[in-house]
Amino acid sequence: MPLRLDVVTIFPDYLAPLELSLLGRARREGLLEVHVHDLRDWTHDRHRTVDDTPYGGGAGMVMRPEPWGEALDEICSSQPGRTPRIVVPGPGGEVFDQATASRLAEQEDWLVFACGRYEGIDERVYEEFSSRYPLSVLSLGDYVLNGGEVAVLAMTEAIARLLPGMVGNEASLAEESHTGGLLEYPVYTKPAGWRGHEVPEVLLSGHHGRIEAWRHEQRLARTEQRRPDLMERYRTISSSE
Ligand SMILES: COC(=O)c1ccnc(N)c1
Repeated sequence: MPLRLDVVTIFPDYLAPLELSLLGRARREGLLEVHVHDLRDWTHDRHRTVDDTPYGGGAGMVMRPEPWGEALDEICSSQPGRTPRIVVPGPGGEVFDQATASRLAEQEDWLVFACGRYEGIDERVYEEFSSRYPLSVLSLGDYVLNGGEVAVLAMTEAIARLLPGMVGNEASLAEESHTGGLLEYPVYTKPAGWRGHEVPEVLLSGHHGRIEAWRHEQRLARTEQRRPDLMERYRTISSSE
């Protein structure tokens, strides 16, 4: 069964890149299906209003609960016998990392992304739908965007590329950054010499054991240098295995 993604947003055009390249091929090959919905289709006033001023005062606007309620009611019940996980991208969520992408790719076959804008979505939408469906608030990292759409593009790519049949050479997934908790090793291609920079001799040796050992060393060194936090976790996991 293909992974189904529904995305609810007030900027449907933002999700146009989901039609392109890797994801476009995945859709054509039936590995993935993406349905983008305009939240304003669930408004009923002339101005198709989706936001209003915050109770308690403060700057900015809050997304009204009613359009979200109607949209998620309709979308989340649109596949008889199936239950989606609702994903709300937001800076206040659990961190979305490679482990999250792997888990969602393995365990979920239907994700409904709710893209917030403005100062956020009325909290009662989370209360209502987390009582009826699995619901995750997921963050790309500790920074604020203007809306969840960019996060949906990133999460969709990170998840979809892990689906069986998506990436031509699935072995390459095993040696990427964050697979196994380490950053990726440096890569080189022809020419062997370029502007006085030479490809490391070991890679020209054809000795696969030495090449593999060198690559692992490079992953350790690069992780230590750029992400000591990951190195700490890697050591802990390695020592417990
Ligand atoms: C409105 O959404 C965000 O600002 C957002 C979403 C996901 N990750 C973040 N770090 C921010």
